[in-house]
Amino acid sequence: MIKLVLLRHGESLWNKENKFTGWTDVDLSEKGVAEAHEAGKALKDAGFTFDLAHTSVLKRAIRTLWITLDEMDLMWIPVRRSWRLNERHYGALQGLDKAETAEKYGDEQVFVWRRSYTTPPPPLEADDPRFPGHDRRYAGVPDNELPATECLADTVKRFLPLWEEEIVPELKAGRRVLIAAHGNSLRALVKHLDGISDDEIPQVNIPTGIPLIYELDDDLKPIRHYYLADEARVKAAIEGVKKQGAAKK
Ligand SMILES: O=C(O)[C@@H](CO)OP(=O)(O)O
Repeated sequence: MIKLVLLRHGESLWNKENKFTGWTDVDLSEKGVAEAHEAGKALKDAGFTFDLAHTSVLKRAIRTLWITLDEMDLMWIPVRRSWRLNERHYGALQGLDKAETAEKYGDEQVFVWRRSYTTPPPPLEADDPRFPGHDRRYAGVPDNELPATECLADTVKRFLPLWEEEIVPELKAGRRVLIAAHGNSLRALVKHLDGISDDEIPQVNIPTGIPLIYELDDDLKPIRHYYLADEARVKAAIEGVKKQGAAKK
């Protein structure tokens, strides 16, 4: 049986402040650092080990991976960073408060922007300094692939080449893989793995800092998946993510 471990980064400073983040490169909060330590310890205690890891080019995921690998005494394993695992680009919403945005545009509209599969948030203007084309780390990305906003379908599309060309062959060769990424880039992966429909994916939320274990057959079809934490904690954390997009009553 093949095991694949997915880990959303620990709480970031903008998760804490309830701001749309996307490709903004914010660091972990103190709680996020603690969550990453806890994730590493839980994986170690449960007997997991890894041959290699994948992450994004954003420091909240990279630092989560560092801390997790440090806890597991695995800082030496190969790590591949790719923009294809970045958070979904949140367009012009990046930096706005989620609850205030819901007060202004309504909970329903914010739900569409956060979770609809095919409707992207409003795009960044081409001359916006936050456009990824102005950032050296994206110099190798073809211009027509640099997003000014993304819906989840766009994130799936840009994630899949990394999955098909690198991660699938690694898993099939028996390598034990850890992927440290983001709420929505992991939703893209989970949608693909579990064959979740476009209508159902809006209901899926992934909490910060809790390892999500997938057991796969030889064709990489999921046998089962579970979070490495007690059920009550997972449930509360998922509810917390859902509520972030609601206006304060
Ligand atoms: O702001 C973001 O980039 C993401 C993840 O933190 O938020 P949401 O869960 O609202 O899609």
